[in-house]
Amino acid sequence: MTTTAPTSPPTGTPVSDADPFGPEILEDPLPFHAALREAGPVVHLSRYGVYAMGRYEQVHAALRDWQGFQSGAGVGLSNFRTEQPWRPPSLLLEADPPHHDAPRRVLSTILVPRALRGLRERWTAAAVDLVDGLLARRGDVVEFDAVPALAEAFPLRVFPDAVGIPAGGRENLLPYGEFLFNAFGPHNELVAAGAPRLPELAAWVNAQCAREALAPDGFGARIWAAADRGDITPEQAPLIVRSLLSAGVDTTVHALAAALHAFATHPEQWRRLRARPELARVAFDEAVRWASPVQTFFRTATTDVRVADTVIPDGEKILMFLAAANRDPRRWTDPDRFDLSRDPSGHLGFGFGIHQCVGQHVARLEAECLLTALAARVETIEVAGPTRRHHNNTLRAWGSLPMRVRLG
Ligand code: HEM
Ligand SMILES: O=C(O)c1ccc(-n2ccnc2)cc1
Repeated sequence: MTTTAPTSPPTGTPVSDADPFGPEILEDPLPFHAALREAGPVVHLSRYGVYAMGRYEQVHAALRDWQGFQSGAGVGLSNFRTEQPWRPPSLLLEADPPHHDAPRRVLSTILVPRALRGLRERWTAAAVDLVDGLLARRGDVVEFDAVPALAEAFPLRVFPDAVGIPAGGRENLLPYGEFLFNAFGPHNELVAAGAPRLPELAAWVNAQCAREALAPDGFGARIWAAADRGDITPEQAPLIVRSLLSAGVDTTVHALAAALHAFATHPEQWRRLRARPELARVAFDEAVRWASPVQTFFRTATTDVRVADTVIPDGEKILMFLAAANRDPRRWTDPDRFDLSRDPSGHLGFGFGIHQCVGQHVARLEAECLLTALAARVETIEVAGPTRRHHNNTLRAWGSLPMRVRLG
């Protein structure tokens, strides 16, 4: 009996020949994710010469096994063993223990939920102010594009202040992150499009990481205080501030947009949130599972490592599809349903293991504040026109989300 290799409809390309960073799959990755899961525990993608995983079991195991699957050779397609990184590597994301340990400990302490307690009141007020400003004096039915009006506006209103960077130049944050997340993929046209502005963006970001640029009470100052205590070195401090500026905006912007789109296309779930606003946090995690704003990350094999029937040779790149794992029917009941009654814990949208997102509590607090402020004012939320995707090699993003809300 001849078995035909699973293909990624509609193009009909065999999974092993697909381009997961091409416009077709970036526009709608779900058919490719399904075909990848069906093709087996590990699939060699010939276009990039990497080993891809789409099932929850293998992605979870690779994230957990930091010794066998290292981050220190880069978490993008580029292999730092043979290629120059485009910037000095991250001391967290692109580092393995023991070098990873102290920077991680410093950021964990600064970003742990109890350390964010002091921000809840300020961020709640900022969310209410943003929502009120958007809805005021515009009648009972209001239309707007949720991407600029809410998903971008809210993180940019609260996060740079929390880090403590100066007011000027903050418009550089989104394009810098856009380039960064594209640069984890192949050097395709998305990377090429961002390259011309990179020198100025990188120079601005680096300048914000200097001790003297940072307000005395923000995350940045606390990183420098850790250097003063000797928990990290003064050379490491600016790079750890850079991590916050690299990671902290584009991720939450696109995660909030994903959550708003989820609610606008599932009115019954919006009604549940209105009835029980305390569901905001679990709703955000369900949106992160369902949409996976961070779609993929790479690892590099540190030995010849066996995964199911495949031996991945030392030095080879492994592409983990977090988004495919988050909708794996082997792990989730009715995985394609956005459902607030589900327990989304264990989703891989924030990763897993020693590199699991250290900013997840910041993201959750932002989402809780914004969704709660909206749920208090908005009775119904729906898509009001053609939506447009924004393509990025790593991020699942909306370019435009025309929204109609009815106040109540
Ligand atoms: C919803 C928004 C976010 C998502 C979906 C997300 C996702 C992720 C994922 C999947 C990882 C694991 C990377 C890996 O295993 O290689 C990660 C790590 C990380 N995230 Fe996030 N992230 C988000 C927001 C943030 C924010 C707001 C910050 C900073 C305030 C942040 C800072 C970091 C850092 C520093 C790491 C590296 C941790 C380490 O390597 O030890 N992230 N994130
Ligand atoms: O250290 C860095 O530059 C850096 C660290 C983390 C991320 N990231 C990815 C998803 N959440 C955060 C991006 C960049």
